[in-house]
Amino acid sequence: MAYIKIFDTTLRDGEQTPGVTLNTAEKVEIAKQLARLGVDIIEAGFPITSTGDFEAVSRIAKEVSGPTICALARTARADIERAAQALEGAERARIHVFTSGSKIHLEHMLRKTPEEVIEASVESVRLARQFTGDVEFSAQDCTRSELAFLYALYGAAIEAGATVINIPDTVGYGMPLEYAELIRNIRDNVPGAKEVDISTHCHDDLGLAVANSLAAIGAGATQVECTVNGIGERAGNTSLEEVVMALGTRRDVWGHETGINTRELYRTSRMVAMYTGVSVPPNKAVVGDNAFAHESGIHQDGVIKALETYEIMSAETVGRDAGVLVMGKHSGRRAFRKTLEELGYELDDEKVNVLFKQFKDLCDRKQKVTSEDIRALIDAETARVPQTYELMSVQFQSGTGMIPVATVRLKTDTGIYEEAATGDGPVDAVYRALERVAGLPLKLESYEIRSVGSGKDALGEVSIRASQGERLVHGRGLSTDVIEASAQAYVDVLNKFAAGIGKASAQQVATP
Ligand SMILES: CC(=O)SCCNC(=O)CCNC(=O)[C@H](O)C(C)(C)COP(=O)(O)OP(=O)(O)OC[C@H]1O[C@@H](n2cnc3c(N)ncnc32)[C@H](O)[C@@H]1OP(=O)(O)O
Ligand SMILES: CC(C)C(=O)C(=O)O
Ligand SMILES: [Mg+2]
Repeated sequence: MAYIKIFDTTLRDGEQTPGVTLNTAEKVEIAKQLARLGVDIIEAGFPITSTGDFEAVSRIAKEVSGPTICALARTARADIERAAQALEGAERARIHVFTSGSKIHLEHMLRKTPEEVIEASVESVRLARQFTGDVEFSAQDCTRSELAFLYALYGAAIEAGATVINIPDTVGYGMPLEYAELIRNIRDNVPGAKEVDISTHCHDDLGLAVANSLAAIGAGATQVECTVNGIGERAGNTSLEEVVMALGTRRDVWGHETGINTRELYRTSRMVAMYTGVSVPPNKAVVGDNAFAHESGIHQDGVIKALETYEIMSAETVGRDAGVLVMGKHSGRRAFRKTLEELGYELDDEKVNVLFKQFKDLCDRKQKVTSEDIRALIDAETARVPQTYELMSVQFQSGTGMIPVATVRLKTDTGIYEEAATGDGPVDAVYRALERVAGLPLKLESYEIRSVGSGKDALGEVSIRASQGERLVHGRGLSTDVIEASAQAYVDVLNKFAAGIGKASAQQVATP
């Protein structure tokens, strides 16, 4: 079993995410949270880049204790001296010197010969060692570099004093088996490589950053470079939470441990998302909203019976709530019943079945069904009277410059009846048509509509009071379609009159 060092580069490579700039205060807060999380090394920045970056590294070096604080530098004297200056006061300081390893980079970007690159690297590592005993050396683009050159370059860097050699897959080009082979080759063929830490630094251009990092660990790497939420240049870096949870959850496969307090993972993810403004996709492993949520009935039934049926790691271990049930069109009765219980309702099987059917119908019409919607369904159902009249359909036509016309269809014990009517507006037309079909003249005393929840697919709740002679009745309808909700409220009134429900209206009582 080996101890795998977690090298967090959220504040350096993570901040290279297009559009992201963190201020010093935010960086210090994130660094403190990374220390609580238990990372081994914080790459706090690239001090030569700007005064702001220098200040952030400098404050983190002085204010954050626990992890080693690292600063990045090119193979250039000014970069290394600036990095060393920024790291003054750190409990433990590391300078990370980088060059490039591939022909593409050497010819087009650095415009240096391989010999010049080796010479600059050796000089730089030696210079960095004058400031700290902890020097990391990287050659960008290792996965597109010639092995012989990498052996020579890394061998020279170790000889010059590098204590960690990092093998970046800068452009996310490597495949897991290939990258593992590269790590193994470097370990076996570079003089001194077995005496230093070998580090992985992967990018996610092909979605393989975590897989490649794990493959490298399998091949002997002892440090993983990663970022919270996997943010970083282009498609991002290896995601810290994913690689840590893969190592922890499948310790049977890897057999390694890290110093990460996984209970801080979720909080760290939220903080980084908030400060960077880069939101976490809902389906993101470990920290996404849906990572521990269950929507479909079979899964919900399973997790209610035993969480491990569909959860491979416990949500609490990453600082989240376990077994969140999301009620939607794929949910089943067991989860629905559990939700009703959590909302405080104890209903018999018959009521649950009726409500479950209404809930499913609602799911077909509404993107997200909330607890408020379920409460509204229950309220409507518990107040329901025997259904003498059943609203089968309501159709209407209205628009600028035309007279609204509605057609309604009602079912009773004796058959199905349809009527049409015009009105002052669509609701008036629907009510006139219902009055005709029911043959029961009603006086509408009041009409109110309110939205249950928010959003354009929110449920509309219509509440009316209607009288007939001395009797006054209250009716209620609920639907994503407000005209349908209005019709339901009217039919509710009809059913209450049919059931003999209703009280004398205030007006009538006042009459001598
Ligand atoms: C893979 C990575 O993530 S690498 C880190 C990327 N991060 C950043 O670039 C941080 C933000 N960068 C910056 O603020 C600027 O680019 C600075 C301050 C670093 C340099 O700025 P400038 O001096 O204006 O140079 P510019 O950015 O135009 O070009 C980069 C120069 O660095 C050189 N360079 C690139 N990598 C290295 C290296 N590892 N060692 C030495 N020189 C290097 C390039 O060849 C180029 O040199 P040239 O100007 O002589 O052609
Ligand atoms: C600076 C280096 C390590 C880097 O970020 C990369 O190669 O991707
Ligand atoms: Mg990188």
